[in-house]
Amino acid sequence: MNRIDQRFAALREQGRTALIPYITAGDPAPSHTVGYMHALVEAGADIVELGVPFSDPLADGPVIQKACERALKHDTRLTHIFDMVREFRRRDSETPVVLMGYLNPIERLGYRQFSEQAQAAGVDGVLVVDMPPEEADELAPLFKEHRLQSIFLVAPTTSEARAATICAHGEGYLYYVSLKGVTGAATLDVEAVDRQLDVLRKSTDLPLCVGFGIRDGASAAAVGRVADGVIVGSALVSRIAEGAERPEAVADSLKAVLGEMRQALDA
Ligand SMILES: O=P(O)(O)OC[C@@H](O)[C@@H](O)c1c[nH]c2ccccc12
Repeated sequence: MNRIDQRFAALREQGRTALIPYITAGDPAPSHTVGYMHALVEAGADIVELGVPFSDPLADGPVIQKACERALKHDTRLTHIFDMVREFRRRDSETPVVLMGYLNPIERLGYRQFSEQAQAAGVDGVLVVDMPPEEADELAPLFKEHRLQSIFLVAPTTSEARAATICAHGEGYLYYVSLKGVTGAATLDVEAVDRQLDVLRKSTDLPLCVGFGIRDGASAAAVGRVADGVIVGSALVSRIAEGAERPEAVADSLKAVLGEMRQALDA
């Protein structure tokens, strides 16, 4: 079994909700990323989503846009990101790592190269924001061949028929976007999310994880009551932004934010 399925099987057995933090690789500089990943795991992360910085991140709000800018200033590319995952794996062979990003950098590296290097580095899953399953004919078989799970997004605007198609192609977990808009938004309607998840459960047994707008223990716990996992990005990335002058202090700040969510979820 791969690391992602293994992790969800263990969580299900324990009756716990997955906590999935997102950070952008190379933010504020490449040398900090692996330390932040370990800090997130220490604070209770079940899976780490590592963002591949991109110059035109259309689904992202200002917080993650700026994170991409900081990372790209240091020329953080996929080859460096694979080095980071490889370094992370020296101390952590269990926590699943999902690369998350846009198609363009993968295209530039080449689909096969990307798949080979991601597998060799110890990546477990890939979420390509701008590649729905209907357009994954070329990439999906390469991901399969290299044991990379394809994780897909479902949004509130996704029709029931399309959601069923996405569920049929998805692996690992399904990422349900809690709201219409970009990452880092402030409004979260848990009842609406609950209703949508009920619909999705009719077409899939995949764990349903929810992201967008989760910022603290209270919002994590509220979503955690209806979902199999919660995903948090901007609330962490804004801590990295605040600490850009003193990146050494950021790890503790990340631990505090994520630790509060872990406690709230497990309470
Ligand atoms: O930032 P938020 O609101 O906590 O949402 C998680 C999100 O940042 C992360 O999963 C993510 C980062 N970039 C994305 C692009 C599309 C979908 C999701 C993402």
